[in-house]
Amino acid sequence: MAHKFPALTADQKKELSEIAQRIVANGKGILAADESVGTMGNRLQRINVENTEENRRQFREILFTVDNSVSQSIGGVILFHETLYQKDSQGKLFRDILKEKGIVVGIKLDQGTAPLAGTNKETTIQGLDGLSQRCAQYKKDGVDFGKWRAVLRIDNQCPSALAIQENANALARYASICQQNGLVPIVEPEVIPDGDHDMEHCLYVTEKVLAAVYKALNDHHVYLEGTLLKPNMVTAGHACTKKYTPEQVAMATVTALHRTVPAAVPGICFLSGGMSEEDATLNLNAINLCPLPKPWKLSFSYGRALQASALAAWSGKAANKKATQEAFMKRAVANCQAAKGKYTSTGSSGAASTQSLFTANYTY
Ligand SMILES: O=P(O)(O)OC[C@@]1(O)O[C@H](CO)[C@@H](O)[C@@H]1O
Repeated sequence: MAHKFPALTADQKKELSEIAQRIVANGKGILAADESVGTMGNRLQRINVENTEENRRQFREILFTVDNSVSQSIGGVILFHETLYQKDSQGKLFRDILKEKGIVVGIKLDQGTAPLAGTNKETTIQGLDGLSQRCAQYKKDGVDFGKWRAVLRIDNQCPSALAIQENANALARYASICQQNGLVPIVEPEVIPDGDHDMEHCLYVTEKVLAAVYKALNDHHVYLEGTLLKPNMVTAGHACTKKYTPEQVAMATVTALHRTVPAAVPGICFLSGGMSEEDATLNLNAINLCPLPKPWKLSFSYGRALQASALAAWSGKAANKKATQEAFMKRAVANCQAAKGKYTSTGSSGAASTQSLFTANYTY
């Protein structure tokens, strides 16, 4: 099998691998602020704030205008389409504010789930049609990475071979299209935590899913050095009665990754999947201390686990800006320390940071 049709030039590869490495350099991770309008509505409802474009803009302005030192902890921010074109109250585009801080701008590219007929309510992800044109436009508009989230569920007959295969292939096709347009693809095959399965079963499923994803990425000639993986940690299902320590979660998670993710991948940025802010940080710290070979940067791409206490502090009031920024910065710094295996809990975390952020049957 000769390699006659190279997918990318040397310059394209260099650009992609440099972007990926910048995002996860020195313990940095990603703020996933890419909640769709509906998902943001759920978050705002919890704090009794109306889901208007202006309220979404105001909260994000507070996050993005935090002190410049945030760029020591946050290497990239994922935005939703609406946010990419929004401005702060002085009229400055959010994306310019982030770039001036040295933060890489990313965009959510998937367009939600669609049912896979003949399965136990499994799904695939939409958004491949017209994706190349969207990526080209986003690149012109200052975006350097994309995100595509596939959802796999653990249940009776789930995930099926069809769901694993179909979602792996869609992720690989998306990754290939991103790279052709100069965007680093974040590959996110999330095994969601709904269910009463134990951690050992999650380990089995996560390995199967990741193995299929890396086979598909290889089949599609995706340049691994110019990608980032965004997986679930290996945990028990939310309704499982058996509890596991961060060290046990870390051992299972790194075992799954070690068996399936090539060393060419520069960084693995976990999603928080409904864990409390503090659990997400403690687990990440334990993962970085796990005594197994770890050839990749192991960092975070948290949505809920970076924003929950900030949202609670804000509560829709401009007067709470300082407290909101402090709450956000605290989680950003804590997760950066955890990405280096240097986090020690102060025990002074507020109620919001230890509260579970899990929602059953969560739709994004
Ligand atoms: O699990 P978390 O850390 O809250 O969010 C992970 C995530 O992929 O899911 C959300 C919904 O798509 C996104 O905002 C975010 O990027």
